[in-house]
Amino acid sequence: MRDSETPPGESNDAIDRILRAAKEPGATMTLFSSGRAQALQDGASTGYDGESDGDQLEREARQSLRRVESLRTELEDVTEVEYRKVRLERVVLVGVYRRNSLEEAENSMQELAALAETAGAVVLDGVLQRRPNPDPATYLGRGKVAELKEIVAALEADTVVADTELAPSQRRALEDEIKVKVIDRTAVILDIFSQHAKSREGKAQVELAQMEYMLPRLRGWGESMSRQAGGQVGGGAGMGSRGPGETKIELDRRRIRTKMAKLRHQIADMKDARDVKRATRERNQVPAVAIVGYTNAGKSSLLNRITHAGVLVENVLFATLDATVRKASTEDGRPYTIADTVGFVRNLPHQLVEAFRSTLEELQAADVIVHAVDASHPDPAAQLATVRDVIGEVEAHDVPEIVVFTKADLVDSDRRLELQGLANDGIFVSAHTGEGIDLLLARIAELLPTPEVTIDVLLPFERGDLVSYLHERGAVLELGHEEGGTRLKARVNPDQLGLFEQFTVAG
Ligand SMILES: Nc1nc2c(ncn2[C@@H]2O[C@H](COP(=O)(O)OP(=O)(O)OP(=O)(O)O)[C@@H](O)[C@H]2O)c(=O)[nH]1
Ligand SMILES: [Mg+2]
Repeated sequence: MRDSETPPGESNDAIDRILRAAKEPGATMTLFSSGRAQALQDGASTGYDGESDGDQLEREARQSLRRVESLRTELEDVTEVEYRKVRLERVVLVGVYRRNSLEEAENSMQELAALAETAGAVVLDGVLQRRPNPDPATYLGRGKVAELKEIVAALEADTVVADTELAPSQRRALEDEIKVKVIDRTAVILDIFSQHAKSREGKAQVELAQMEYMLPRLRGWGESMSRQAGGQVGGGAGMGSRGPGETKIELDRRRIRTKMAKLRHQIADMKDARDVKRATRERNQVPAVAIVGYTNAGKSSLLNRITHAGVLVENVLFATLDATVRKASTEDGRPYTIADTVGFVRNLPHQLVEAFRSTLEELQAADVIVHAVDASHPDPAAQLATVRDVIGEVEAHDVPEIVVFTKADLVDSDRRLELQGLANDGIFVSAHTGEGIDLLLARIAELLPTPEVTIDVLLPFERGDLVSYLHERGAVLELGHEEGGTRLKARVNPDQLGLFEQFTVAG
């Protein structure tokens, strides 16, 4: 039995870890966490028969796994990784692509590499197999699984990350063959989110998403954990060196469901509080701008440039998970709010779309969406499409959108022409050089609702409150001090007129 070969380690009960993470402030669930990989076992016993691949693929495509170039993590990254206090797994990435979609698959792998690094892993290599469809049993074809096993052994990798969401059975079958931990894209994204979530609501949402992801995989986790921990699962007497029994799994399931129900309650309460806040904002008629875009597109940098907000900017994915709202105002003095939002990514795990729906619901209430697209990204069209999908999903497609191509300082004029093809009224901006920022602000001002009525009032000095009201919610055009008080010309919404009627200067 494999159990006897595995060195005993700390208890690896994933369920306990997650449930514990909920209580320990700052603690995060680590899907990556369980120590070094077990010893690799003899390669001869995998039963690989070179002809059993079965699919009608072209010969060369069948013969080799494709390497994705330039995926290796440089050693300098180690300090960054240590600083972030995360795991140092050595990972190999794997993906499957169809005919004519190699480029897309490679971009997706590059992104997976960035995700894995953000989560704290060191990427050793990436391999792609061409197949019409992933193998339902093992994701890669059986023959390729054996090759992957050799690559993993040669590189001394301890984790394989698949660029997909693996079915629980696929993950288990792969682990059985390759003998190292196998995780998928969804798990990596969930892990990053759990590391980066700061607010109570954000944390609760991520935790809920993690549990939802775990629930159907419980048996699989239990089994591989029992193997890795040398049968210490559960830590309880009587469980011995066997895997967790049905009872243990049932118990775990129940504990997770209970915890999930509790989290849903908490989240609902927090959402109520947020709705109240938003309703107040709406009542005050302060228009709202939301910056959305792909992760790492430069949203926070843009917000900082516009409002000096001091939001964390980092060259990692999902640096921002909690919306930051700041005040700004148009040239002609109309105030508005501007919010940074969580970034998007292709194949955002559905558990997270659901979890973050409430956060993204803010978009519906926005008056203008500033859609940031990284001009220097290899595939801006896919970014644009992914983000628009999500905008559609939260039913915010009616909100006027301004496309901005960010990081304009990094691109040449050819590239600009290309990008213009994607959105011909897109604005090129650079948070670094300041290019295009004024243009963007002018466009925002154009799209924001303008208070419609101009008033000319003389407000007695004791009505300082009305003066501030106009500054905050109207657009002050002229202001002067006269004997009887403060003379103001301002634009307001028609329904604010009543407040000022008695002070109107006959004209
Ligand atoms: N050259 C250049 N780099 C930029 C510019 N704007 C942002 N960046 C860089 O792009 C990276 C990501 O910037 P952020 O502002 O954190 O991006 P974000 O969209 O908020 O990212 P997440 O919150 O992780 O989704 C950082 O390394 C920035 O320094 C720019 O105008 N020019
Ligand atoms: Mg950000």
